[in-house]
Amino acid sequence: MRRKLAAGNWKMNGLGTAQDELRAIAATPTRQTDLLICPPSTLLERAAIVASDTPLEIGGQDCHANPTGAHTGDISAEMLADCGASYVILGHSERRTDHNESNAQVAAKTLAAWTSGLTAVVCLGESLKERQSGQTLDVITAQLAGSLPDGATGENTVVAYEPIWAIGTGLVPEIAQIDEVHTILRAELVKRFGVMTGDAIRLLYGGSVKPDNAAEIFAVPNVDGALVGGASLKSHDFKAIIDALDAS
Ligand SMILES: O=C[C@H](O)COP(=O)(O)O
Repeated sequence: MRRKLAAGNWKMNGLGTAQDELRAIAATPTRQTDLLICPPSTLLERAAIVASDTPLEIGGQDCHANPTGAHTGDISAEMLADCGASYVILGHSERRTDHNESNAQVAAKTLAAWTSGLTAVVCLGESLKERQSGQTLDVITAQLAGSLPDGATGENTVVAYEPIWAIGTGLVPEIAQIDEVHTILRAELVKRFGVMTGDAIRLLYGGSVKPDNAAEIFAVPNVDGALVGGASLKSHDFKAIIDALDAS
């Protein structure tokens, strides 16, 4: 039985009220749901202090594929772990677009994350053009195959499906479209890693998840949680999403 995961990606936000919001999120009672917030790297250490002795886990938003070296501006998986992170988001579409990250680079970063004991939240999703031209399933299966190295398990890997056109737009795919993609992702994971492992890897949906659409999305059988952007910045909204997930 897979545990649920409510993951918040704060992106390049969080100055000011971060610690109060984190305290409120960390205090949310849950039955079957793990809680994760990925703040900007400058807030990681403070976030980890707030989260210590609570069920809240902290994660990074990216890492370099190498453990150390001359990589100005980058952060290694080992450094994230040293700050108290236990997860890292990899291959988010904003990284793939803003930094030209390829599937192969995401796979290399995923290996680095595993080596440092982090769970990788590997993101994939189609553009609006790809959706409209009927390429969604080809795109997401290619991203999954290329971004996940051999050795993925239910403990070291989470996969997040985030249609690019749904991120920050208020647009959400039809429930049948989410169901179709998550069913294919599950089948691909089982095919590649076997039934035990393929069934153990959690699949998140991300893209304009809000308190008012969360319950409907979480009713989809292979949706094990959400990767939430905007609505994770306000503990009131994120708690409502956590509640919907915990009740699903
Ligand atoms: O990583 C989170 C996603 O990009 C979703 O962002 P959003 O909830 O603001 O649409």
